[in-house]
Amino acid sequence: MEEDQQSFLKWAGELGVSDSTSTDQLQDPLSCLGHSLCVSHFPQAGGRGLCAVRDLRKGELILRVPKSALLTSQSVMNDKKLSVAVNKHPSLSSTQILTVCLLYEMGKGKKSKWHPYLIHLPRTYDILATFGEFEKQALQVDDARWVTENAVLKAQLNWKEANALIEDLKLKPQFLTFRAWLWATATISSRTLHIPWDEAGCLCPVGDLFNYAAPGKELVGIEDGESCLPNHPSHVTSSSDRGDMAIVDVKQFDPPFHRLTDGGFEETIDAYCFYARENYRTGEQVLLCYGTYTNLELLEHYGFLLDENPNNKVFIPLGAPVYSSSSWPKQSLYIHHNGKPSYALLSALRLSATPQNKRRSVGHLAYSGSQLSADNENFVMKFLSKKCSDLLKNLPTSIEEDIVLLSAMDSQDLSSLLELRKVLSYADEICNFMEANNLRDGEGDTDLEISRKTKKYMDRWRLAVEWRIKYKQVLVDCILYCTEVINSLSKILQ
Ligand SMILES: C[S@@+](CC[C@H](N)C(=O)[O-])C[C@H]1O[C@@H](n2cnc3c(N)ncnc32)[C@H](O)[C@@H]1O
Repeated sequence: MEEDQQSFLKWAGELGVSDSTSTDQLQDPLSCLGHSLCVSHFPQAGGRGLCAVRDLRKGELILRVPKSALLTSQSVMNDKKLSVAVNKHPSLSSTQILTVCLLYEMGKGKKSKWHPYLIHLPRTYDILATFGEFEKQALQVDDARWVTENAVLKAQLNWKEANALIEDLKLKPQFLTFRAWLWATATISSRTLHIPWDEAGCLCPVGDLFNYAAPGKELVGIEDGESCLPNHPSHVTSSSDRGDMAIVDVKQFDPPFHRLTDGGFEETIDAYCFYARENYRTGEQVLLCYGTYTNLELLEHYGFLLDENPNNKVFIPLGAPVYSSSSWPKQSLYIHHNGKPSYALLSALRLSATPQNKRRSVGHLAYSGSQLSADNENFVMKFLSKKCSDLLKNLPTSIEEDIVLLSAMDSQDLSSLLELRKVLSYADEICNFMEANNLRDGEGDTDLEISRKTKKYMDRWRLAVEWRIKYKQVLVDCILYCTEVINSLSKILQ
């Protein structure tokens, strides 16, 4: 184990962090872990993470982090200089304050109580707010570009607003830059856990080493509207406004017999407690569910996406007549990860394909999820299939091309990327990448070395390409779904 990590785990143990199952179990003075968990590396599933050192049972307590170990705005505020300065800026949001607190704590270096924790934080992040113009364009889809642009603008605005406080604190020059602000923003977005007393959440040493697993079947259907009425908000808090590791609306979903959350702050013992969300065998990665996220939301808040994401959704532009044909909210009209239209989307399309003067009489059927007629269903499927194929046609590259591009990126060999420039559809994208990285064009590029900065750039580019592949795959699957329905209807319509 690397020396730094060892001293981090020892430090955490001294603060009372523990993975032992009961309070009277003897703790190793050299590490807070070892009874249930250890730090390990999972290259295909989040990198550094936590691994079971024994078989764990679902629901078992596996980690406790006492309140005094949590880095929160409140816990750093006993620094007089910080608290006086923060109090002079009451208009800042709790997240802006926590971001400043994190930079301030970083500025203290070894004098910070959390120094052993802070030096373990990632140095760079890939959340959407860190995307430049090139990566934004590489997403190809307007909605995703818009979300990216918004994330960047929001980060810039938050920084500008917090600048007066940052200046009051006289932070060292390296903490005054927008780059530093973005780093702190990304740390908070991707690592904070929900706490009841501060909307910004907390940074939780060791507890923030759990990588993510999407919620399983327990939530599927609830969000889809199958149990919701139009205009009734879904019960699930998708945490999409802020990316803390908070999960679902605990009040709704954590009745004593049905624990859907696998972590939470427990007032009775004044500690953050984590429970195994399923049975784990020794050596398996132990995962935490941070919430219900689409791939775009995962990218926005955490800087990664899932290959298999049961909560992925694709929103497509449907046109005003569809949006106004029913009372379904726009955010319920989407295509599922497997290509199936959402319950609300089907219902809205069925209504919009019904003459206006007949909608009232068939409304109850449409809202309850029934087909209205074979002709209506046929029309709806053709309409949806055409929307999807038009969208695919208008994107600059096909899935097949994206997959070739991805494998050229994986080879980490610039010469294979340069080769792809000869294929027309890639030419612009690859030239823009070269330009953005000041990579010179020319013969003999086979020896081009990839610098760390270029590699980082390529990581984000890869994320954008992976995202658009998943997006396109959903559209392709939706066309397949529509075709199947059309084929089965054709027998009835003959
Ligand atoms: C709370 S941290 C988890 C620990 C983190 N791996 C570390 O080394 O500090 C959340 C970050 O881990 C990564 N991550 C978590 N789950 C992941 C997953 N299933 N696949 C890929 N990356 C994941 C993402 O970078 C995310 O922003």
